[in-house]
Amino acid sequence: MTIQLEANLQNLRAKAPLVHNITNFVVMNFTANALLAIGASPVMAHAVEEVEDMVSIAGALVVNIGTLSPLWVEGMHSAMAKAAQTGKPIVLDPVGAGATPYRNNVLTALLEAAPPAIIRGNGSEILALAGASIQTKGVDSTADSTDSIGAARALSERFGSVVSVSGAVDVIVHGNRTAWISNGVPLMTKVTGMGCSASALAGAFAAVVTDPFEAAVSAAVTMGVCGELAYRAAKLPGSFQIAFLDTLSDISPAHLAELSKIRLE
Ligand SMILES: Nc1ncnc2c1ncn2[C@@H]1O[C@H](COP(=O)(O)OP(=O)(O)OP(=O)(O)O)[C@@H](O)[C@H]1O
Ligand SMILES: Cc1ncsc1CCO
Ligand SMILES: [Mg+2]
Repeated sequence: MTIQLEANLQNLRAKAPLVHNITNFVVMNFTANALLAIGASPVMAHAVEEVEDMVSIAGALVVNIGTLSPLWVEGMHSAMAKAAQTGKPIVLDPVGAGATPYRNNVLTALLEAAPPAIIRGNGSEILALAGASIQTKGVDSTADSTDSIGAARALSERFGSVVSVSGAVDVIVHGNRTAWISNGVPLMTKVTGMGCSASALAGAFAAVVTDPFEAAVSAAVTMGVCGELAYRAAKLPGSFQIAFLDTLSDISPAHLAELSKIRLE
């Protein structure tokens, strides 16, 4: 099995898929900019009155529960049901899973109603989602991605989803396939919305790549390689955030493939 990183990024840029995001107030702007920079076309829409129509014209749906409230949850359910019905890939970012019972309950209902193609979260979010009794510290991880592999496998088996766990090493599992991606820099944890962007990029790749495992790996590598290149130019969070967007738009497909550090099993 190989991952066609070069072709996948070329394909993404050629098709510029519309990615429908229902995401949180904190990261909306950064996520839209990250999607534009890589070559996708973002739209943020959460009203229950329009999500079905929006997802119908999109290539993928990204649902992120970062700042949820009941009306938004209604929109998430409608959008996910329509995506499932029309065969659009869904990416779910379980932001803050394990922090409060409300988040856990909403996530359980969403997962059961419409299983996502890709679930992308940090270590403690994935542990919590799989039912471990773990207290997530707000939206930040309290667990290593590599300690969450068992939880990721259990979730993948239960919902049939690719599970992508971010951290110093990103671990991506689907059935008996596993990818370890060791790109990225620690400064990425000091800019809010890096994980949310990782999920949004997974949506952009899933819109143009048939295999969701391949899409999730391509997104994680893109995040990590662009993080490393941005860090060459900027070593503090504010300037790094901007350098990261610049790098997403500047990275060539060949350079992405060349700098990738993937181990596949
Ligand atoms: N210690 C690290 N070293 C290198 N890269 C890292 C490290 N920690 C996280 N990353 C990278 O940072 C990105 C975001 O991952 P992270 O686990 O911080 O997401 P998150 O907690 O969901 O973020 P947020 O909720 O703030 O958006 C991923 O691309 C991941 O590979
Ligand atoms: C800080 C924060 N709080 C809710 S969502 C969010 C963005 C990172 O996930
Ligand atoms: Mg997150």
